[in-house]
Amino acid sequence: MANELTGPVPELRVLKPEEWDKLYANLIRAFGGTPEAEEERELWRALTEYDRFLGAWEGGECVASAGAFRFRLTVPGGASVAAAGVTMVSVAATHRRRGVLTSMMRRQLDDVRSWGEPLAVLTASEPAIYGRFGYGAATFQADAEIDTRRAGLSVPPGTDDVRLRYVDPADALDACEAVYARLVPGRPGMVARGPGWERLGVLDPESDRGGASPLQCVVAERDGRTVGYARFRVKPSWGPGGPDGEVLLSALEALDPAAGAALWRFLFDIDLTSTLVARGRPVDESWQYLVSDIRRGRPTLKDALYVRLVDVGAALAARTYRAPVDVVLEVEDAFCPWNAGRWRLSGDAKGASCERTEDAADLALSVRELGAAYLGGVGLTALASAGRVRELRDGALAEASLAFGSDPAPWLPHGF
Ligand SMILES: CC(=O)SCCNC(=O)CCNC(=O)[C@H](O)C(C)(C)COP(=O)(O)OP(=O)(O)OC[C@H]1O[C@@H](n2cnc3c(N)ncnc32)[C@H](O)[C@@H]1OP(=O)(O)O
Repeated sequence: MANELTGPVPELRVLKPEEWDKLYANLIRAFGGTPEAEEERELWRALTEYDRFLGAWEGGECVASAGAFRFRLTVPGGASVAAAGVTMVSVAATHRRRGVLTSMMRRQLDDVRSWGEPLAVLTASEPAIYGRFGYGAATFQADAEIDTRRAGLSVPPGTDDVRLRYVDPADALDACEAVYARLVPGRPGMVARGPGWERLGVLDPESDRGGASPLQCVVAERDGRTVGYARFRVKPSWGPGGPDGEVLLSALEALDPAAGAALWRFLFDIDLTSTLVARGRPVDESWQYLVSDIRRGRPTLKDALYVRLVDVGAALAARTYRAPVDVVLEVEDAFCPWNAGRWRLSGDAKGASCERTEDAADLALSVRELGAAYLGGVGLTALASAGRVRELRDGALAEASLAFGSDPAPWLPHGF
């Protein structure tokens, strides 16, 4: 029978450092079995927070895993909220569809609650997995393959005052990280990078290059200060019509419009290339408004960060609201029943409270929809149009949907 533990029940317990290799081997095999480069593997080992990682064991072998990094996530209004960054989820193919993931999600969400973290977040290998546990797709990302010879880029005043300089990606890490850190509070969905995480951006194993160059880095400077950076690879190609190389963008951050435009112009103009491939970018990123022909960018959208409200009251009170809102939410949460019931959310751009109430409900929705709407990137009105939010008082939906929205759009800069 599906989703029922049959045979021996694997023992689920907190990971010990000496067990990491076995857990990681199970994870890699669950993802197909191609080993990761040594430097990547060692980074993930270093980032593992053992007290927050679970392994399921049977006969001395690891058959399943789930971890939870200690993250701080930016929410609308700029607060940095404690969030469990769910990661390294795997169940051995020999043990799949027997409820092992369900038992790990049960334990993990109970743990996250006991740690007092109002949110759990993850990126999903497959979108169909996590909705049943209350996760909703809250941020989307744009992929683009920009025909840089035909997109028609024009830049704002001040762009020519920005100086660009090639640097070694590792040497410039601190300066780039300082730029990133300044941007984190300004965009919901960004994660403050704790010690060690900066190395993720400069991992450069040969096996990941796919015929492209080693990672290159250009910093943007004004008056001697670093105001932006881009990391990328170049993949040369020569066709019958001449050079036709690709620029593969890996990261780009800028503190102001001119710095951003200078970096985009640089990436568009690299000789012997005709395509800029940019994946996992913000859906409202400036390049779309710098070009005259956005269709030449062939943008596509993809789900990115999934959000689970572990403590509905604390999570909704931790963010601010774009317009005044005072609504009673009837929340359904079968997997974490402590959230179920009615909550009065009152807030505006300065702050909010969210308390239990016996008052009549204005909107009814499940915790999954609340997670999707939480960072302001998915409208409650849009969810209602799919029947996933029900309006019980006239006007409540428009009021709440406006209030929940975020500008800029939420964005998760990198996976974990
Ligand atoms: C945050 C991250 O790390 S994402 C990475 C997730 N890991 C992977 O994708 C690696 C490969 N896959 C796996 O390791 C496993 O198949 C997992 C973790 C996805 C699922 O583990 P299982 O132990 O098989 O899940 P479990 O038996 O608890 O299933 C619970 C329910 O989810 C459903 N389900 C599980 N996986 C999937 C899936 N990939 N797609 C759709 N439904 C799924 C099951 O059918 C079951 O439904 P039911 O309750 O209606 O019967």
